[in-house]
Amino acid sequence: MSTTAPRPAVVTDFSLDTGLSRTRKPLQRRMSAMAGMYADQRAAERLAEEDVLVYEFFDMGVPQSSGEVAYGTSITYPGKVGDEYFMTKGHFHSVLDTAEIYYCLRGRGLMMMENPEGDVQWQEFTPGQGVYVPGRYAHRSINTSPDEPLITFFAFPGHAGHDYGTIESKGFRKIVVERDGAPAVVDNPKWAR
Ligand SMILES: O=P(O)(O)OC[C@H]1OC(O)[C@H](O)[C@@H](O)[C@@H]1O
Ligand SMILES: [Fe+2]
Repeated sequence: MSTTAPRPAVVTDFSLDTGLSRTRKPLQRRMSAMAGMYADQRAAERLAEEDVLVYEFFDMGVPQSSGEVAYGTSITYPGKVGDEYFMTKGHFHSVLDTAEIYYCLRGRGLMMMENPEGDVQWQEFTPGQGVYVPGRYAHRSINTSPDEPLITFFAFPGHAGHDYGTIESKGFRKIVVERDGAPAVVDNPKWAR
């Protein structure tokens, strides 16, 4: 992929208000594609019937090689499944030891992280705040605002890849739910060892 031929710089636009682009189309994930990931299965199935949009994000088509940087915005919409906040599926990177940086542009939420050894961490997202997800940590964005989208800008090594298998079958160890009107991190009742 390495070449000495001139390469054009790429210019993109992402709205600070919506996270969307005027020139590119995002990928969308609806409840029907992830209903099984929420603790309250029946509430998830009801929302899946309406096929509610949970989040969108950009794949800018950057070559999947180690010298490249994959990037884009990710927009997680406000909402709850039962008392569990809307979230992304979450994933490990296929090349496990690759990191990712997220910078919060709008909204409020959490980045949930855990490594295969079971270390769990979470960090708050608030506009202007960046979260560096270390290599080996699965990561999931969670929107804890009642009414605003959570918009982040992310960047990770082009060759990192996505590994959903472990998260789809086991889930994260912790989930984020509303308790007495505020977000609380609790054990995932569905987490399987
Ligand atoms: O891949 P998901 O867990 O569904 O999340 C959706 C997307 O969110 C991000 O912001 C990541 O950087 C993307 O690489 C990811 O694909
Ligand atoms: Fe990632």
